Amino acid sequence: MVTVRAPGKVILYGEHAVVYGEPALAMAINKYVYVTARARSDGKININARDLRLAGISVTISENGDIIARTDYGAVISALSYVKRAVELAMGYVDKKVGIDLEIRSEMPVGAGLGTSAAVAVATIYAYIKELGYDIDKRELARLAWQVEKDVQGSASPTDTTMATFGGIMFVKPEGNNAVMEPVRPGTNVPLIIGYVPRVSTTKDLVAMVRRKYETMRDVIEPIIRSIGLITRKGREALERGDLELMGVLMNINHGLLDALGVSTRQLNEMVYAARNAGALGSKLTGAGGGGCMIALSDKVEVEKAIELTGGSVLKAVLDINGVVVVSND
Ligand SMILES: Nc1ncnc2c1ncn2[C@@H]1O[C@H](COP(=O)(O)OP(=O)(O)O)[C@@H](O)[C@H]1O
Ligand SMILES: C[C@@](O)(CCOP(=O)(O)O)CC(=O)O
Ligand SMILES: [Mg+2]
Repeated sequence: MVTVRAPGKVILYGEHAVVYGEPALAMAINKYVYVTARARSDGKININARDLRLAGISVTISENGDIIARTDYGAVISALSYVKRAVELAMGYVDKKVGIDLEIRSEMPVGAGLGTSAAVAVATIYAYIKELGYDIDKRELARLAWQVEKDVQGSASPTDTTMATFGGIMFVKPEGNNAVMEPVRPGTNVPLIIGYVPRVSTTKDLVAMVRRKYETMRDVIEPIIRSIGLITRKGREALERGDLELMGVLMNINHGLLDALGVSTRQLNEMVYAARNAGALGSKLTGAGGGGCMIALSDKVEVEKAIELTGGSVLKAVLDINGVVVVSND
């Protein structure tokens, strides 16, 4: 039995634009998805995804090897699609279809912009491969997990899967089917407060919504996306110099552009403005938006209180430097 964990992340700059080839700057956080894998002799895949609160799921492998997740009503559960695709790709990697019990647990709110889908993909693939006694290079693991996100989301950047695999602070830029992944050495500690409100839409839907705007109004949307890319590059320089003030200003502009793309919400904007008014150097939504999480560049308790006063919850997290790791193997 193997248990692995993979971290979530916050995107400091560049979400959505990174789906269009611009870079993103992201930081892995010390909040984890844990996956425990135990090989089975009967070839069945049994998934216990506690955080999804779905009872009575039966998962079987069909004759052509597809994994089918069904409820008592017979419907395929889309919520399990990341796990399902991750298991398929892990089976492809080891070139064997061995049944498995998987138990998945998240320390983060699911579907809130902290990258649980990527952490689930990375941790599931890694746990499966390790349980069967194989190993995998981290670059290959990140590539397979990115494939999971692309297959489930329709289009996806390599940002979240890179962070869940490697940890740290990274500058990530998709180039076709490859990802440029550059570790960034910060010139200072980055004080972050995370605010959270529940989100209804999925990343898949939000990415598709931006895609529709891009396709119908390319001349309007394209400059916003390029501008976010520029902000990300400047944000990286500011971080390397330790210039927190400039980082904050750039976060604020980045948030305005994300709002312009239509991915912010009233509740997110309230948290973002409350944080700034309480003294944060900058604040923005993080992840796909539509609710979910925001970040404030601050370590002030006043900022935490201000976020809570708008109705948001505060999540405390610091940098994770390890990425995916095996927690126990016996
Ligand atoms: N603990 C979990 N168990 C199973 N699937 C999960 C778990 N956490 C996340 N997922 C999958 O990831 C999806 C959320 O991903 P997404 O909408 O990209 O948001 P985020 O990645 O920001 O959390 C869930 O709907 C589910 O399919
Ligand atoms: C919107 C996007 O840039 C980030 C999505 O992050 P999350 O799934 O909301 O944690 C999509 C992507 O990079 O694939
Ligand atoms: Mg996701």
